[in-house]
Amino acid sequence: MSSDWSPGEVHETFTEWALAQGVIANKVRPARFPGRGLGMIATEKIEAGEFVVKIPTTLILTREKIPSSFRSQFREDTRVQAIMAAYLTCASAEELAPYDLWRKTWPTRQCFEDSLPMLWPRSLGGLTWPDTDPNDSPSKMNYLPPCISGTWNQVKQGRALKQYESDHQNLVKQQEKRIRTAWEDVKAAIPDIDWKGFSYHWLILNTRSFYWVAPDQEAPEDRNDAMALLPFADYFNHSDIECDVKFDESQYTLSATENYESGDEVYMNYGSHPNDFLLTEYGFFLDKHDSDCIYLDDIIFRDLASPEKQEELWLNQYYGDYSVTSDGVCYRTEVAACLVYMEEEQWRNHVLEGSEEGFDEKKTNIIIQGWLKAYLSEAEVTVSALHTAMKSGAVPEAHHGKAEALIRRWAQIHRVLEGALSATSLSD
Ligand SMILES: C[S@@+](CC[C@H](N)C(=O)[O-])C[C@H]1O[C@@H](n2cnc3c(N)ncnc32)[C@H](O)[C@@H]1O
Repeated sequence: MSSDWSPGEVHETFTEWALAQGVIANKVRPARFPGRGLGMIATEKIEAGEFVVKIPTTLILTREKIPSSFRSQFREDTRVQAIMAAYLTCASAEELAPYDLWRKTWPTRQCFEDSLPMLWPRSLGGLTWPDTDPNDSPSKMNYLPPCISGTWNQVKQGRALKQYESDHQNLVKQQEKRIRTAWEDVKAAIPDIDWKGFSYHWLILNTRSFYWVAPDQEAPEDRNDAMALLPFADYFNHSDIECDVKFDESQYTLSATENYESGDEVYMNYGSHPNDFLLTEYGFFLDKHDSDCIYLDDIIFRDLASPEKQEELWLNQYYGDYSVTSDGVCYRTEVAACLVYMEEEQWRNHVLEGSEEGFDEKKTNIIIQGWLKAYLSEAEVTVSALHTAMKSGAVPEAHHGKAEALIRRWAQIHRVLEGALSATSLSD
């Protein structure tokens, strides 16, 4: 391994310890990758299907490993992530000693402050936390992509009259709700718990945990409660590839789904997520992401504001989640565009029975293009404001890296919209 890739002494010592404890690393070792922190490097050729890491169950950190005297302090509905984060924050040095070498390999809180929008300065769209500097005031502009912030600069946001769940919109508010609820729950049990320590461990769990259900238990209703930390396996970075992870009562097995040459980075898949989600939850986004998408809900509900139209969408299960990729808009978006100009009955017949009465492809495409152009103009205005804020010092030098990341993300959004616009042709 060239010295550039060397993970450093802390990681080498931990790796030795992990292997001595029964972790099996098949042709992979931790290594440093520019821009991605630590990751796993192939030390030999690996074929798709070969296992790369096995972790004995005895080594993984689950809720069940936490002493019941600690767990019993919390209300019954307290989330697993909150209890585990509280334990890692409050347990004694003696209790945490078995995890010491492992914990030293984790990123610092500063890494999270640099990469996760929720911890960014308020001027860049960060939220207000117990330790936020009171002099840090929010900017008039919203620089975060709308799927992350749920707000817009140029677009007058439409109002959804129904409540619906969307996994990939309003991301920072959903994340805020999860961590604030966790914080309230742990404070109810441990009033003097430290925010910085707790939020750090909550984020460690958020960015490094794996799906896990104990052999004698049923899968919980919410899959977020089926979480465990896996030493060594948490070195894998994410890529948009197939995923092959399995567990049983004795071990957790991670296998390669691609062929790798010696020196390649070996990846796992954290789930099929658009880039705005990866940025919000994990603090990075992919340069190349074939299934990246953005959403038009806020723009579409502006044009479908009436209760009657929204009721039609709701009853026919076309309410919200209007996605756009660089290949074009989804079918739900096309259907929503038809409802802008079609009478409700005609629309219903069109959607349910394929009737062409009242349907006009050209009109549909003009409406969709209008929505895409509104988003494009949002991207242009925001990027220009970001450049101005960097030049004027409104975004201080120390945060230019974050602003530049946002400019790169907005450029991707721009490309998605341009692609979708050319896919939505206006033939005569
Ligand atoms: C499970 S950890 C992976 C190990 C981590 N890179 C480290 O240095 O400890 C997940 C974190 O790794 C980083 N990461 C994962 N995949 C990445 C990628 N494709 N590009 C950049 N960073 C990535 C993000 O900071 C993410 O929150």
